[in-house]
Amino acid sequence: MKHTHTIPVHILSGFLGSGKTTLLTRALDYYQLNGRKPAVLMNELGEVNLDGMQVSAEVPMTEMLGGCICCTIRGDLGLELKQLIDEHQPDVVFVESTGAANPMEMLDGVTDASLLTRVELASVVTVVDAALFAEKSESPKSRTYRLMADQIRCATLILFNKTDLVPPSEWLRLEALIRELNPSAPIVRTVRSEIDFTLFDRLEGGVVRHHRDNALGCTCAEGHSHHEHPDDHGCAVHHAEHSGHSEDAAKAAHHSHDHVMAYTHFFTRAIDSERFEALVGRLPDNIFRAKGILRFTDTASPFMFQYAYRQMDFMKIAPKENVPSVAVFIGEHFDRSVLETELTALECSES
Ligand SMILES: Nc1nc2c(ncn2[C@@H]2O[C@H](COP(=O)(O)OP(=O)(O)OP(=O)(O)O)[C@@H](O)[C@H]2O)c(=O)[nH]1
Repeated sequence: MKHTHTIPVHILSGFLGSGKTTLLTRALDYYQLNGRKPAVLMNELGEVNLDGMQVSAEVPMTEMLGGCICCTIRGDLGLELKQLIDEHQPDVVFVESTGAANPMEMLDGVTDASLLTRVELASVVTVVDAALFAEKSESPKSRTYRLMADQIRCATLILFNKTDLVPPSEWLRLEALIRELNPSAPIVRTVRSEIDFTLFDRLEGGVVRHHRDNALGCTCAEGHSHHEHPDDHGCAVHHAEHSGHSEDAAKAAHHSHDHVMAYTHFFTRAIDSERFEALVGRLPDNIFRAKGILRFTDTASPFMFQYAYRQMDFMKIAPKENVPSVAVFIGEHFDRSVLETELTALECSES
């Protein structure tokens, strides 16, 4: 069946654990309550789509797992998006990528899709973890800060999230830093990504116009030139590629996050909750994100586990399907085998 109208696509960007899935689940509720049919394209670094489990089964979803959209599987994004739309005829699509992705590459994927089917990039919403941003802005040359900066630069709407973790006296200073990186996107202060979703309706006028007006010149959505981009801008990657230096572009695309890796551990039996918590409490700083579905020997129901920026959360869940007990750990250059040994040891009855 042919679409008769253009389908808006929202890209949800933001560093690992910043609050993208929290935003997505709220957005899906909003659209469904208003009688519109959303669909989701989700990309995760780990081998299991844990974020996807937070999305209701009636929302059509395409999963791209085990790699990052912006590099290893970027070529597929346009086609996956087209397939999702052809099959389910949604009114709106959300693309949630790994927090390690550079949004410019996703913009490319959506642009590819727009050549194949009637889609329009409506917005790039970047969720900023206020506490992490405060810490990383102290070392602006760090790879994490540079990636966060790229994500902020390419946004058409910025959620300054997790404001509950930063003293209000810091908010204005941090927002001014964000404003330096992105002079035009509205910045909305949020806790748990709670915003007025009528903003999304307004964004559905199209992202291209915004970028044309943006002093930083993220005109990439149209595939035009990027001469105005400073060298350290995320879009410089794009520029190199369009000028035919695809190898250089690929290397450049990796510059900001090739250090990020994931380890997925499947548990073969229930584990002790206190020993697991103690293990997570001892995780080195270079493992900064983890999530999972866990079954404990000392509790009746399974739990969804979240760990972001040293904060641990456990939420009772009642999984519909036979989901595995699994945890994904994401960080920089960490030793998988040490972690694997420690996690496997949890499966032995006594330490
Ligand atoms: N304190 C606090 N926690 C938050 C806030 N927003 C989200 N969280 C928590 O942070 C954790 C990560 O949130 P997610 O929405 O899964 O983050 P994400 O960006 O989707 O994470 P990745 O997909 O791994 O990149 C969860 O435990 C959330 O409950 C907030 O405003 N304040």
